[in-house]
Amino acid sequence: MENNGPGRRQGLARIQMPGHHSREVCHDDSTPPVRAHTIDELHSLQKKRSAPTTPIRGALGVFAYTSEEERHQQQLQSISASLASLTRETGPKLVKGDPAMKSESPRVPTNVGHQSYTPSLSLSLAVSDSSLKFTHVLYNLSPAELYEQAIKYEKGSFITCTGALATLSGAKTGRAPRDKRVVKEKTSEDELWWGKGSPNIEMDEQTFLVNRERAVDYLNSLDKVYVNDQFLNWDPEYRLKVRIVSARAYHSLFMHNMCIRPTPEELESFGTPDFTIYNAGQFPCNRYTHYMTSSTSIDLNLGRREMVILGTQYAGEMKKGLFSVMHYLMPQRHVLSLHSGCNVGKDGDVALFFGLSGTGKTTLSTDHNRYLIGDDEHCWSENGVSNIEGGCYAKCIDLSEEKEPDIWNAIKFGTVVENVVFDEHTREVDYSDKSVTENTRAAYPIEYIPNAKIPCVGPHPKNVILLACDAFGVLPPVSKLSLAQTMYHFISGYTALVAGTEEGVKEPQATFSACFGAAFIMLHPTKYAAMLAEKMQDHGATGWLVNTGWSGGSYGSGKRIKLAYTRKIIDAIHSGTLLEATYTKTEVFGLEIPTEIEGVPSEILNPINTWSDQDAYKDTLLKLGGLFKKNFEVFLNYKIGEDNKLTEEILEAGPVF
Ligand SMILES: Nc1ncnc2c1ncn2[C@@H]1O[C@H](COP(=O)(O)OP(=O)(O)OP(=O)(O)O)[C@@H](O)[C@H]1O
Ligand SMILES: O=C([O-])CC(=O)C(=O)O
Ligand SMILES: [Ca+2]
Ligand SMILES: [Mn+2]
Repeated sequence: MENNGPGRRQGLARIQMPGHHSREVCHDDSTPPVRAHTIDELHSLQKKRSAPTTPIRGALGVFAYTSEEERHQQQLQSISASLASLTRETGPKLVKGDPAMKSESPRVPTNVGHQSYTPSLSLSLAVSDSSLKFTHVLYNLSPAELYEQAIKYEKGSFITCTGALATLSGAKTGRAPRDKRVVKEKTSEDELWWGKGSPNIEMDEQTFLVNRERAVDYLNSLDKVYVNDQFLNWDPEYRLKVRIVSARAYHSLFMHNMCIRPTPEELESFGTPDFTIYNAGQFPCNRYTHYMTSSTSIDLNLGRREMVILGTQYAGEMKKGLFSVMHYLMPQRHVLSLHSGCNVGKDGDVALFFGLSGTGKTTLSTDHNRYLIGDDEHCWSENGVSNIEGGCYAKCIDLSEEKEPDIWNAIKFGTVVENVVFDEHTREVDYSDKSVTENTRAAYPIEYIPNAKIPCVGPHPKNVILLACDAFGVLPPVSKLSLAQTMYHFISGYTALVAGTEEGVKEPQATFSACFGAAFIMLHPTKYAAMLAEKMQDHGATGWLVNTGWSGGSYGSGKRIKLAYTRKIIDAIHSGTLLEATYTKTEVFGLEIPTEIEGVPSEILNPINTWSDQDAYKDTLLKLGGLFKKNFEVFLNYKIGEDNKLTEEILEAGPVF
């Protein structure tokens, strides 16, 4: 009569035979019934509430709960204030959580606007439709939650076979420097670099407010917005609190990866951000607005500590927008901000890798034999170096496991891959496919690189490596630089821009970009150069110029230098053996080039040997020298630092012919 067999598991109440203990008869392996009365209840069991991010203080749990609620309220109040419409002088009414999951998280909508909300309509004539609705805030969601959001709501979101989130950035697949505007306002205008050569195209305060209102109204009109509260700069002394308000899970996950992720405790005491981004990238700017030349506008207001993005969904705008902010704020505190990668050897020798987009900062700073401090944005202060970011943004075009294993392996769950093409069934990414863009990218948290140095800080640099991707094929694969030469090349910021990262550039083309990042600097280039010279001098750093571009001829006839050779060159710099090598001097640029490097064919070290047509080489060399000279003309009247002697030396450190 007893049924203790496998078919009898749950549901029916067990019949107890009087005076009979079932366990004496047979072992009972049935599991206890599910603690739910309905399917909904069952599903509600699936997700357990996160541990409160507010540490419980004292013994009274009740008070702890209240303070958690209070904290949520404060958070929403702060976000509402961030999103306040300037014309209506109110912030939106906000609710936490996903509007699609209302039943799951029974958090009561709370009015958190500046003014207290009265449900009675008759009270207020000023009420508009927008003040009647609630906007849901998805605050610092986890990658898993952001994946679900992206896949559910954002067309073009897919999971690749390695677990990364593939997304599309829309019509723009690179930054739009021509659409960047900087507000001319009293707190910063005297210090900023304006005019010819400067990336800072001015905008007035009023126009900024028009665009800000446009972005804020757009964001407030949505059912939900994503809010990230995060940090910049791993050096706690110079840390910045940033808030990013955006409309896409893609943007939120990108910034989650790229900025420094706060711990729950840090988030609890986050308070008011130092800088806020309003990313309404899906929504265009109004072309009738003064100063607008397209439907894209990226507007920086240093006085208000705000940035507005309209008309571009390319996520790199946020990352580089914040970098511009650092280029303003850090020098004020005597800290040098750098568009460079950075790694450190086992013996603590730090190297900086400067270079324009696509020259190899990420590729070469990600080195299996060294600890990665960061791949793109750093600060150099009296404390040493620190990474500004919490993640890396690697180019993926032609990515291979063999050549770049660490980057390859970082493309896994949590990583955002932008604009890549994949097999519709296997979801395997084809990294050689340029159908969407050449500028395909992966954004991953820095700890996805196994030998990342966390916290991402290090001592003062020993080597300063300037990377140039020379499409002319006349710069040597490596040269040792004097301090004056280092400054000359730093101010010149030469490369042959590799296609893609900036809108509209499809072929390599010679470019000069001061400080290897003119698009991001805010002050005159000589200010940064003077700081770099002083720091290199103080700490005895050696400068190097490494050509990661062409050899054996220009773009079209020559070939790009093998990554394996460049890596050997970099190894020799790190180890110190290159410092000891024998050198000869080149014509025109007067560069010191080594005669031998282990693992690199000696004949490629002097580019003259690699060209079959010697006349063509000479012509090309002179042509490039001419371009350098012409570019440097605008700097001839500037003094670099306090040191007249150094200024003169720098002016003489360019090509001579
Ligand atoms: N000899 C070489 N040295 C360095 N990189 C090379 C070399 N040959 C080819 N490459 C390729 O060039 C690209 C360098 O891109 P990388 O992501 O390192 O640029 P980046 O300097 O970090 O630019 P960005 O600031 O835009 O991120 C990679 O795709 C890399 O595989
Ligand atoms: O900003 C971007 O889009 C990519 C990048 O790192 C650069 O261009 O320097
Ligand atoms: Ca990079
Ligand atoms: Mn960069």
